[in-house]
Amino acid sequence: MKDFLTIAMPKGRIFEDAAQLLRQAGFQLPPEFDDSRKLIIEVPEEKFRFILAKPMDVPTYVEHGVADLGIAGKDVMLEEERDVYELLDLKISACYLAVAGLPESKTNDVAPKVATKYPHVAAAYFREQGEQVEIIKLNGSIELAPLIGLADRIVDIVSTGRTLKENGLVEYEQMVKITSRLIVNPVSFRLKDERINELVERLSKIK
Ligand SMILES: Nc1ncnc2c1ncn2[C@@H]1O[C@H](COP(=O)(O)OP(=O)(O)OP(=O)(O)O)[C@@H](O)[C@H]1O
Ligand SMILES: O=P(O)(O)OC[C@H]1O[C@H](OP(=O)(O)OP(=O)(O)O)[C@H](O)[C@@H]1O
Repeated sequence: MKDFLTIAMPKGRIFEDAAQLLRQAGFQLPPEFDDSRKLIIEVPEEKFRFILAKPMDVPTYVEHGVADLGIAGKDVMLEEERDVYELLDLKISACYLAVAGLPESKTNDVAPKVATKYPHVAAAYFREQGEQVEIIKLNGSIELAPLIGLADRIVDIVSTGRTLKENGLVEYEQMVKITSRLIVNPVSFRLKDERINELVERLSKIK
């Protein structure tokens, strides 16, 4: 077990892209990998142990060293600011963070309200712009906030733009481009450098 690499995989959107990438790199992952409710999946043939986590929690597992490596969106990395190294831009699950709201924002408030799942990223962004805002943390359905008067603006992920459009919202500013990253625990990187470098090399050769 000691020579296994433990990799924290994000459940949800990124999972499929990440699994495809690992297969393209030549790793043999069993069919169980794609269709299981198990949260720990061992692949002894490749000496991998995968743990399936909520996307926002991946850097936490890696920082604490219970996973050697993880796959996390840049959005999550910026929000969580965990003590991990970013090894590779996997260039999967691309999207971007944007400020959005109703077409005519009517607020004259001193501190407009901004609803978001990313309170730290949003606060840092508006601080840098020299604008005072009140951040309201939500966990989903962010686009609802301006529609029902909870917030004047939102900071959220945009991919196709469909959610904004169907809810009558417009993008004010694009903030940062997002792709998924391969991250590593600093101690694991020192102790398991050979295997980790081999993985990085195989993954970076794909593109
Ligand atoms: N359209 C998109 N909306 C949200 N995240 C996206 C999108 N496209 C790519 N991503 C990436 O996927 C990650 C989120 O995945 P997912 O939506 O499965 O998790 P989640 O937001 O935690 O969802 P939930 O809380 O509903 O489980 C983000 O961190 C981001 O990097
Ligand atoms: O530009 P689009 O392609 O429409 O994608 C963006 C939408 O997808 C995400 O929401 P998600 O589906 O994860 O639902 P949530 O509201 O529960 O976060 C994100 O928060 C946006 O609402």
